[in-house]
Amino acid sequence: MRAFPAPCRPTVNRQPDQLFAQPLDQVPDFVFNEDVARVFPDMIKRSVPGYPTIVENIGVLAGQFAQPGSLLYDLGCSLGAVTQALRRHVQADGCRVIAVDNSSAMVERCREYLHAQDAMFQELLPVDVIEADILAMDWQPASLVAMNFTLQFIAPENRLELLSRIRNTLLPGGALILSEKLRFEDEQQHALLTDLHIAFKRANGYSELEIAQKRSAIENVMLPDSLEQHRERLHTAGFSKVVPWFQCLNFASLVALP
Ligand SMILES: C[S@@+](CC[C@H](N)C(=O)[O-])C[C@H]1O[C@@H](n2cnc3c(N)ncnc32)[C@H](O)[C@@H]1O
Ligand SMILES: O=C(O)C(=O)C[C@]1(C(=O)O)C=C[C@@H](O)C=C1
Repeated sequence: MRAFPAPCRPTVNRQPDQLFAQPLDQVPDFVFNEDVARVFPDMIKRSVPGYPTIVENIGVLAGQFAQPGSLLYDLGCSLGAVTQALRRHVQADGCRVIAVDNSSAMVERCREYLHAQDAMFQELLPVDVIEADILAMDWQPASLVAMNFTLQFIAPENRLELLSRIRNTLLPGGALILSEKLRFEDEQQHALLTDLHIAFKRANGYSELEIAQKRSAIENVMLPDSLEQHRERLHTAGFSKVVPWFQCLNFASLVALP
């Protein structure tokens, strides 16, 4: 792997996630603030089984759907991991990535990571990193929309309208790639995959305290749906075909075609 030339090293350091390591009197609701942004690469890799595979392959899949001269959206881009994968894999001429997040801490660091990528490689797709609420955006026609673990943080009552807007913004032949933590309608299956996910976190060095405090932090702000709910809602939003392309434990990614 090529090293960063010294002047281009991003000022963001790869810090370990210890946000929930000490006992908290009251666990506050999870927010994507500066503390989370600082440790996010470590946190998401140790929390989401298959995350690096999903991110890289979103780039590969996008390469099949991206159309010359079109826009590609990365919604809830955080630090821009998906945007970077789009820039590694999409070859179509004249594409532009619009990366959107409503956390100023994420957006600021995302810009730094993308500048570092710009400094390492030539002829990367241009990117606009926009600080905005994806529920209140003006949409332009796009050939690819990626939402990697973002819909689960949108209030359930707003999810259908957001997906309908995405459907209407997609060009014929385009696609939505949607990754989410899943809930399971079968109680036993839900309990098993939840336990296995906890084992995954333990194996990645999280203590029982960290696992329990993170669970209370996210339980009111991250509300996963089942695969059946996703399918039904995507069809209601006007998607004609919904194809799961990846699942590891209780985390999955789907391709939805307009
Ligand atoms: C789990 S992270 C996404 C991870 C990222 N896509 C990746 O692959 O690394 C969810 C992101 O969605 C953003 N987000 C949540 N609600 C949002 C909204 N209404 N508008 C824009 N961004 C939102 C959060 O700030 C956070 O950065
Ligand atoms: O489900 C969990 O326990 C998680 O930590 C998952 C999850 C996610 O899916 O986005 C939650 C918050 C952080 O963004 C990183 C990972």
